[in-house]
Amino acid sequence: MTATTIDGKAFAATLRAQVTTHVAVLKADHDIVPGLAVVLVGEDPASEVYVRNKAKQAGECGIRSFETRLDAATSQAELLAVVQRLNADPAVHGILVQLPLPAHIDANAVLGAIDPTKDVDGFHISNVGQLSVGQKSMVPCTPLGCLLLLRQFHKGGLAGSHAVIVGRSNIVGKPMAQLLLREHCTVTIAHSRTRDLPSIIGGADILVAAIGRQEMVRGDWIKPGATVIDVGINRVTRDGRTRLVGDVNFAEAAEVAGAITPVPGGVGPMTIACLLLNTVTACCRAHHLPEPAGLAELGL
Ligand SMILES: Nc1nc(=O)c2c([nH]1)NC[C@@H]1CN(c3ccc(C(=O)N[C@@H](CCC(=O)O)C(=O)O)cc3)C=[N+]21
Repeated sequence: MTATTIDGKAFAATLRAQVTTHVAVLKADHDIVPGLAVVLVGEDPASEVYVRNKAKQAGECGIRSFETRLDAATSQAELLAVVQRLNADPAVHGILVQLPLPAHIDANAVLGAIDPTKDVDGFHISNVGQLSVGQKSMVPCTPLGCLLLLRQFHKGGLAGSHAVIVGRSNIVGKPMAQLLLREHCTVTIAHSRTRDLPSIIGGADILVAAIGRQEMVRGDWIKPGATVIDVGINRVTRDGRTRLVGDVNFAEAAEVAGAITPVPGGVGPMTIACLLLNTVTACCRAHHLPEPAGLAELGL
């Protein structure tokens, strides 16, 4: 058996095209331009790449982007002041503070200071709570992207499927579990202390791997025909060249799975497309205008 490769890059481009259309209507009918503010503290080379990609793709969709770069020694009070300025700025509809933050800053205090209606990462405690009880909220971009891929590419429907999520982070694992529960999956969350991970994974119709360890999931752990979503982005050096690999051994898994996302070109581009979708959604909600398809379709 050879799996279908899920083309996240192409699906993300389709999503961005829908966002672009919605942005054009906002401009033409209401003279409104959605704005996304990204705040970067310190100089992490990987973060630089993401921030640049976000700004570029925002621009291509007609979203205005605002960048605030602060040096690594910035105090928590200074960062909070920046967040408060962006909260008050009517041209800013979405605020993203790039994580991780330097160790001297309390990330929860910063995320908690973001206006929840502008919290396009969905990390504010009020959005986390709303998602957990099934109320309209901002949904974290990576799990949202994974769900949109699953709704499109998982054969046979999500309801009743056994989804195994490996990883329990607030950014991916936990919100992913909430979203899949809403889709009527049977959800198992596994993690680094899980006993006999291969046998748990072996029961999965849907596997979401968000572990952060390169190629840890082996092909013979996977149930034949399963849909595999690989959230991992690990930079490795092989034969003197650096490249990206996921948390799943792709070559092995592709022999067993029904469908699988590649790295790169799978979940990553969907994360950015969902960030843009969330920004336009936040803008529409702020102006009491119809939202783009996306969260609404999920009842969120
Ligand atoms: N507040 C916050 N929100 C985030 O969403 C957030 C963050 N902080 N900190 C860093 C991580 C990482 N992240 C990625 C997004 C897209 C790709 C992506 O598009 N990856 C491409 C490859 C890019 C490359 O070649 O390096 C792909 O997988 O095809 C990767 C990583 C968002 N993050």
